[in-house]
Amino acid sequence: MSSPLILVNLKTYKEGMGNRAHMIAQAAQAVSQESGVTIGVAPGYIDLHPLCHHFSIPVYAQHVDGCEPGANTGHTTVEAIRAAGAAGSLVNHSERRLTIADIEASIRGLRNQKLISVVCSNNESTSAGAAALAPDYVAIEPPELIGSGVSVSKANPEIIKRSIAAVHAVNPNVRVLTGAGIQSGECVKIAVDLGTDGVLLASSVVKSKEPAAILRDLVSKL
Ligand SMILES: O=C[C@H](O)COP(=O)(O)O
Repeated sequence: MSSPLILVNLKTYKEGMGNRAHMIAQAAQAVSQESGVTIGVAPGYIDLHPLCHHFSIPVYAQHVDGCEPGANTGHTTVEAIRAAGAAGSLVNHSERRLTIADIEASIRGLRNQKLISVVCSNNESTSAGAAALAPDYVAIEPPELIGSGVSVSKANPEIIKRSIAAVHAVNPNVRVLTGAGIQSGECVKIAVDLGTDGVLLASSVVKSKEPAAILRDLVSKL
């Protein structure tokens, strides 16, 4: 198995934009270099290009539209995030749900531009459906645990196991992340031991006064 991915979604937290986005990316880069664990960040669009420019860690968009470049207004194309330097994009996050046609178009656009797709799902059925579209990753996040401070690894390990089985029954090449309430090295270790390829998290790092300390803890048991 390749190195687990720790992907930190900065969402639209005020603690995750501008100078704070730079500070978190700096911490992620330092901890990644110390530990050898891949740590990516997903900032808002305004911070996407600056972070890609200043840091060598993978930077993801939080959402991307599947439309072609051209006469669209208020959309963000795959070509635009690629030009900004993004490694890939979240798709269908619980806080940015899409239709299945939109999800397919975003995945296809990302694949065509050789960018990484991370499709979020809320249960094993939608995880299986997402896997049928052959993204790079499916990220299973029980919505009720997002931002709760209660870790999916501890509160609902069964949904992780069932989702991994559901995804791999459809497409064994799709890697699986899990998220919601992830906050410690123990949470990450449980998730990886259950068979995931890493975690998607936000509040524990973004809202911390010391993001580097949380990141060091997150990778400490890998
Ligand atoms: O994208 C990240 C997830 O929604 C998890 O958020 P959280 O770590 O704040 O629970």
